[in-house]
Amino acid sequence: GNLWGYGKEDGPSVWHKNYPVAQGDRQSPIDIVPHQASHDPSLGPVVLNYDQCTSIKIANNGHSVVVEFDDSDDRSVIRGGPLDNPYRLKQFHFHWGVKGCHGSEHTVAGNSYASELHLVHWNAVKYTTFGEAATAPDGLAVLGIFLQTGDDHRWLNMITDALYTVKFKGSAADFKGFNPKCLLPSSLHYWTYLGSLTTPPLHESVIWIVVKDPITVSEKQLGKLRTLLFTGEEEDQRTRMENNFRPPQLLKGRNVLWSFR
Ligand SMILES: NS(=O)(=O)c1cccc(F)c1
Ligand SMILES: [Zn+2]
Repeated sequence: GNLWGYGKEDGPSVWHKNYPVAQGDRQSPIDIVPHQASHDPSLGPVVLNYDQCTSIKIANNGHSVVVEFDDSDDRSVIRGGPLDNPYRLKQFHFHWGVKGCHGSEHTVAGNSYASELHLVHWNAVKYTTFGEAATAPDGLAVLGIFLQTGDDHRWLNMITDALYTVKFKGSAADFKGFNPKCLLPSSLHYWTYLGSLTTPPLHESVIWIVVKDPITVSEKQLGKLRTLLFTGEEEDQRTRMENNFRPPQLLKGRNVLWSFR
């Protein structure tokens, strides 16, 4: 049985029963209200060194589709911006809805996007393992990228063309040589705030860096994400993977900073 999900019985509204931190003071995602954010001139640009980055595999973990990276050294890191150390790329995954206009986790002035890409990094300077970093207040840095619908995204096809290999929960396949830099918008202007994992265990360990400009993907490409299943091959109940997003949480006095002029 699954511990949690996105359905009526096991979805975000009941996660607090098994994960009380769901009602904590730095939960994610949030609604970003641009006019209430503060500009911090000391916030420099985020710098991504993904050149030598090596993806290893693509997997269906029953909640999303995840591309995992070799994080045994500092080849692929994010630095700068609000970060005091370089953070190592561990994996990226997506959240999406059931049709066009809903599916992102963060919202901007109450508006959702069709999907949201999360590039997950961990502080290997201060911590020894991802697991240890994932429970530390400055352990993780997640770069959030919004996806809007429009024309086909040339590079997203590399991912959507591989989804048939990971249709069922628990399936995985080789996925080498993919550099996620090709999934980023041209401008990396961002908002940043202190938050949490957006899925259980909801640890309050994430420095969020949410990029302002979306990338454009086609409805067809998003539709391929929705051919994935929450359920495993052995289960008789086939449930489409869709609406795997948590709604915005209370800000509880936090400050959202922005980097761009
Ligand atoms: N959705 S998320 O906050 O990026 C996230 C959830 C769980 C684990 C993880 F590494 C990242
Ligand atoms: Zn995520």
